[in-house]
Amino acid sequence: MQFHGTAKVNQKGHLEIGSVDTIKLAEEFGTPLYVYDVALIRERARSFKETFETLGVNAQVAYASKAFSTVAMVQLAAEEGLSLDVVSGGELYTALAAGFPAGKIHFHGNNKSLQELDMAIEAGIGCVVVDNFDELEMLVELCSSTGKSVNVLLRVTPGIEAHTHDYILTGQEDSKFGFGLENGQADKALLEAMNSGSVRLLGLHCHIGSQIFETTGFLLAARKIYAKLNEWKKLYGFEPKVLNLGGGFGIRYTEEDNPIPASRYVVAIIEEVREQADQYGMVVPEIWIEPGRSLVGDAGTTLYRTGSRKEVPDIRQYLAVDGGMSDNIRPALYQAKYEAVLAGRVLAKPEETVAIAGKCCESGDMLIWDIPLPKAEKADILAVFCTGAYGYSMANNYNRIPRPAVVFVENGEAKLVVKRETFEDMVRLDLPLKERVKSK
Ligand SMILES: Cc1ncc(COP(=O)(O)O)c(C=O)c1O
Ligand SMILES: N[C@@H](CCCC[NH3+])C(=O)O
Repeated sequence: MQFHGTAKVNQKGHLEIGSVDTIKLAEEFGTPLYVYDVALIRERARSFKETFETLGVNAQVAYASKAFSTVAMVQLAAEEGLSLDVVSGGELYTALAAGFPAGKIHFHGNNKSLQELDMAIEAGIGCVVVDNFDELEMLVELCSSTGKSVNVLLRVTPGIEAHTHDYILTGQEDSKFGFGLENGQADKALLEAMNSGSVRLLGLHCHIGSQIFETTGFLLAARKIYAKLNEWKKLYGFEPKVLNLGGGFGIRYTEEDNPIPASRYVVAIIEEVREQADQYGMVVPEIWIEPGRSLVGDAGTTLYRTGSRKEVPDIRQYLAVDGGMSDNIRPALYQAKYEAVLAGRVLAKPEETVAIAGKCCESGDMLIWDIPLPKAEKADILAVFCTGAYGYSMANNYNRIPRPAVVFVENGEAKLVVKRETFEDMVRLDLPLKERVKSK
């Protein structure tokens, strides 16, 4: 088992993260519990930034907050000098509530509402990544009616199939995102933005997908974009100030995954952009990237308490935990795989193979199929690794299960950053059909 970040086994044989015993965390904060290794997030952020600095490229590393958005996380991103990618009014609100500098926020989304765009312009955000013609029209109208202007990038779809799960592909031509680069849409959008007289066109954006292990797709996207930029330079004298090549850098969930270090994607992208810009006699633009998973994915661990068992004779042993698809929908949605240990007996020898079941009323609510573990007692603590990205952010209240708390650990200290939801929260927004009749 390969641990991530500061995770290690302490003298008691317990899993420790950020020099804090996870068994103690489970006792103090309850389970399920998301635990984040803050030092690892800082290390990842610094590595991206240092790579750009070493390469001497003007850059922005924007944390894709859809991976895990909370006030504390956004503040941590600000502390590390990151920019921020938000994708909805809710994520934008979170960023502003956290005091994140508005000028470093980039606003994404394929169906931004007028209210969301208004909120973004009012806040003075750094840039809107325009996804489609309706949005461009709304923005131009908003700018004219308010007398304000806004920086924009045009999101283009380069027609590339990255090698990843179908549901997290975004660069293929048949996608709900962006202007097609090769079907004339991007050309039309460019002219509309350039001639709008209101929005300030900074450049282009492209995101080909998520959990990608190769640099090939990014390089291909850069080449396709530059071929188009060359046309635009000749036809309209347009050269981008900014090129945003998105996120999507893959991480190691299990031993089946072999990611390259995140810095290698950056080096490869920069080499390609420099070559392309040189070939067409253009200035290398500012390069922006938007990592989400690769900043927070392996920094998150979920602690569960084990519960009931069911044996299907000669077939399988089910071991249920006190969470499931309500706090981690990724196995059900993408057949995602995870590794786990019993946090109180990490070094004990595996004695049985069990299937870790969630507590939701769905047969597909399985967190891990068939993992070898030491014999789990009732109420043992199971730690599932690499749940930091798209775990809490995709959590839900299916079966009216309250969402878990979130704790940040660093240098021996644990800080609660999101409170656990309660049963009262489950009915907080409900309105009665009739006033409650007191039971006798
Ligand atoms: C536009 C955009 N940028 C950035 C990201 C972050 O991706 P990841 O978490 O894989 O780095 C996503 C999600 O795939 C995205 O849609
Ligand atoms: N939610 C996805 C990735 C999101 C992609 C966002 N464009 C995952 O868990 O892998």
